[in-house]
Amino acid sequence: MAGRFDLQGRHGKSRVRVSRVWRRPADAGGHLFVEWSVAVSVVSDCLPSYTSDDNSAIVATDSIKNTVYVKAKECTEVVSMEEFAVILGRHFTSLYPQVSEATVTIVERPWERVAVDGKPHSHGFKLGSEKHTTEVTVKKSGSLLINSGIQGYSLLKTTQSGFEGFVRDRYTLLPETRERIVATEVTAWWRYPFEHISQLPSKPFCFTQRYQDVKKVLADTFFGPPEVGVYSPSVQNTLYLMAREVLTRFPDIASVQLRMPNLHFLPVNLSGKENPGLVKLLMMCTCQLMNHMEPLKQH
Ligand SMILES: O=c1[nH]c(=O)c2[nH]c(=O)[nH]c2[nH]1
Repeated sequence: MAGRFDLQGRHGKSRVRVSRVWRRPADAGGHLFVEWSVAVSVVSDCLPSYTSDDNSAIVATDSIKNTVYVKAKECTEVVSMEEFAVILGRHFTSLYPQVSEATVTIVERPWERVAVDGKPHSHGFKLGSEKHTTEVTVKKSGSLLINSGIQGYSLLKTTQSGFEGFVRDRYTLLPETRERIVATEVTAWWRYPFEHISQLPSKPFCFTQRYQDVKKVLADTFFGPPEVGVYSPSVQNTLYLMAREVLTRFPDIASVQLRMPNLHFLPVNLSGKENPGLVKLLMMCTCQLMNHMEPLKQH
């Protein structure tokens, strides 16, 4: 007897490198420039291509790549990565009857405007460090999932951190301390509450601005006030306070997930020598927080 299988096909293209410049006059803020690495994957009813030699329903991944370029060119108005991902997702799910769902992932290369003699340059950019990311899933029905995030956000403070009161047993070597360096590389993901295309705000909701806002809240909570800082009893507690602050400040963020490896700087016992050196080790902390608030209503 022939076997029966549930089969779902998904295919797509990743690492499509696209950049876009919007040439505004210098007195209107100067040129805007983005470089994106785009990945598109579609759920597509082209099962005969898996089970036989019939490719008639396949949207070629090469065409998917070209679509990214065409759609970027068509964006004559400035768009955020999230908006661009929605444009692509809607395109694939509406143009092709066999495509029921599209997931678009974008990572932005952090080109930042330079300042010359303290003045923002109209068309000069330099590469920064942390990266803005997004993952958008659009279904044919119009249902939507928008996650955005940050990768590689390295933060360090030289005091106002300690670690005490943890499990002490025969495996414990770490001394307790109220004075240490704390450093981490934050990876954050947050979900926007828009669950259908129709809920997307009509006047452009500035996802790019919200990314900058979240980044600032994460850093401000990590560091505390500039003069005195804020004491951190553990990476776990600081991570929780950072996530909680994001949800408290931004009701349009439904949930947030943080990953913060502890980049240890531990004093080395150089037995008798002065100036203890420092070694770097790695520890991982993660947590996920949900905003238990009603989804945003459209006005
Ligand atoms: O803030 C910390 N949390 C830990 O769980 C931990 N574990 C460790 O060795 N050092 C630290 N520091």
